[in-house]
Amino acid sequence: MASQKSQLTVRWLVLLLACIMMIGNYYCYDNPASLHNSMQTLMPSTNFETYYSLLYTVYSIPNIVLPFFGGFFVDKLGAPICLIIFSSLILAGQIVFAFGASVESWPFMLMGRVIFGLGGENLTVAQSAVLAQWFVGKELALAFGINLSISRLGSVINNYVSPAVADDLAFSDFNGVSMALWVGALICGGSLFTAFMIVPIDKAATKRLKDTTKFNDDLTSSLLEDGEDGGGNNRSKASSFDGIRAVSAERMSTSAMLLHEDIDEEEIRLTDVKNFGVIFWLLSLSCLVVYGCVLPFNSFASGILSERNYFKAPSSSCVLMNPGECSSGLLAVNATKNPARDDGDFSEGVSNCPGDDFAPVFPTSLDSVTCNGVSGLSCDKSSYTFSTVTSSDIDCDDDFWSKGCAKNYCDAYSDATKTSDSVMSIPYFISAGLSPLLGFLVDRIGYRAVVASLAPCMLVWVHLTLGFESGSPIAPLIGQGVAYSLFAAVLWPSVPFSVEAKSVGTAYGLITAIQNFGLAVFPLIVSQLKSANGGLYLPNCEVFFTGCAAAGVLVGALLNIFDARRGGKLNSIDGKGRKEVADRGPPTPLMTT
Ligand SMILES: C[C@H](NC(=O)[C@@H](N)CCCCN)C(=O)O
Repeated sequence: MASQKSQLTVRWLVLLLACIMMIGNYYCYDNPASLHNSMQTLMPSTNFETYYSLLYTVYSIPNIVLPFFGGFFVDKLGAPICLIIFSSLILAGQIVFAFGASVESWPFMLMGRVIFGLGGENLTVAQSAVLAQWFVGKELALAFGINLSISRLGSVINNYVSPAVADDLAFSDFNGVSMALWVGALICGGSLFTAFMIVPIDKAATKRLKDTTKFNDDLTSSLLEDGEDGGGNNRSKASSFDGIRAVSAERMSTSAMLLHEDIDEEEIRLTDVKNFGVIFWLLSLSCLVVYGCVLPFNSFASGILSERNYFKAPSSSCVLMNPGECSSGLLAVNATKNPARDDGDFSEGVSNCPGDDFAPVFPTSLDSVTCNGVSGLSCDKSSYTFSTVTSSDIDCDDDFWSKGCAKNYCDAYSDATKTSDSVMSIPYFISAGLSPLLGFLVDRIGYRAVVASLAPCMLVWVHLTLGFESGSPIAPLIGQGVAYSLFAAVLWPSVPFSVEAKSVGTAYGLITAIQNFGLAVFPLIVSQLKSANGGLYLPNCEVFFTGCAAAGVLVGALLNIFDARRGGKLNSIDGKGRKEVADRGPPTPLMTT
């Protein structure tokens, strides 16, 4: 049945709907990354980075196990019904997450991310299984590419829309962050609606194909019975039968017959996993380490780019003329009278520090500074006293800081956040543009295993550059986008070539579960590395990402070796490989005479 769906024109509508359905998932998955700085301002805490990492970790922890069962249920219950269940979960999760942000509660926000995660990853599994049913052979990677492209548009739109909503759309009872998350919930509602549209289309196609198959079966068996009657009619009956066989064979494309047997009647068991071969396990390992330096990197990209390029720490020699007074704003004694200069040299002609792209210097201590009576200020507290001011004390949502005492710092922080958020979109922007083209090429030239080892090579360069050089981040981020797009273009369409057709859902579930092990653990490692390095991401976190990419190169090399030994399926154009073609011989006819 699966193979025959790939012959129906309506598959393109299914693809379009499946892609639109994923926008909500991708938009909301990356909400925390794009709202990182706004959340830090809304809910300042010394544990902020840990809570922030947990938003990704709790999404992934249940998914270390669940997609495996999700994939199994996809194989058992059918992918379309699973689309509705999982889309409902992402909507419910996003609602709880947005509610949590509205009441500024970490426990609710984390609970929302758990529920969202239960739906999000399983939805990816169900959707991959739908695509593998409707698209085969020379259209499979193209379908995955188009899908990833539109999904990633969701990530890119989120990077622009969410910070803008958070900045500009705060109402009295709804802070900006929660407004941005409620917009996400609206988009998830749209995804659920789209999932509901796919189900009847899939059902109608399944029924139509079942009817056609039954009609063909009835016709051929009645002709066979007639043919067995003997007598002079045999020759003409036989030629009618040949005709039917030819028409039927034409209906199933050659690649469909080779790659996708009808799986409806075959029993599917979780224990089928033990039959998954080395190629599947290498693909899974590659997915773990290579995605480990793509998705977690994106979660921290805003902070990494701020620290590296747009909000660099000023040198310790750069100090305020009056370190115990406000640096800029309505409460500064006189902004021009409290400049920052290197080494405390305030003589005429010494230039200001720290300069463009650096965080402005803020007061080192404050003694009972009050907003009382200053027009244009509505401060959170009546007076502010700090023996030592640290960056986490500066709450730019409070007028005291943003308008009164560290205006230059808050303005520069807001500008740096906007720049980091748009620059960090580069990889996903590239993925949105390149994925369909790469999918089309992979379907035509193969070399899946080769590409799966070249992409992490590029990632090694990207993360070494980000970790150890200080120039513009544009070139490495373009590299990250190209490498990620190449890798995704070959990884996901390779899965159906590594297992039997009946286990494709289970295989997608398992590889997603393994991927989520990395997505759960890696953000925690990154935040620990940051804490251990005095709150700085660089270079340690980038060393970690480089290590993941290097492991990807190694696994990629093994993938090529084992693929070559097993007939070169992954590197072949059609995913059949030398050995399988030889084994299977010509396409199996529907019946033998
Ligand atoms: C296609 C691939 N998908 C995944 O990696 C998912 N397991 C995670 C998607 C995150 C949004 N829910 C990709 O995005 O490259």
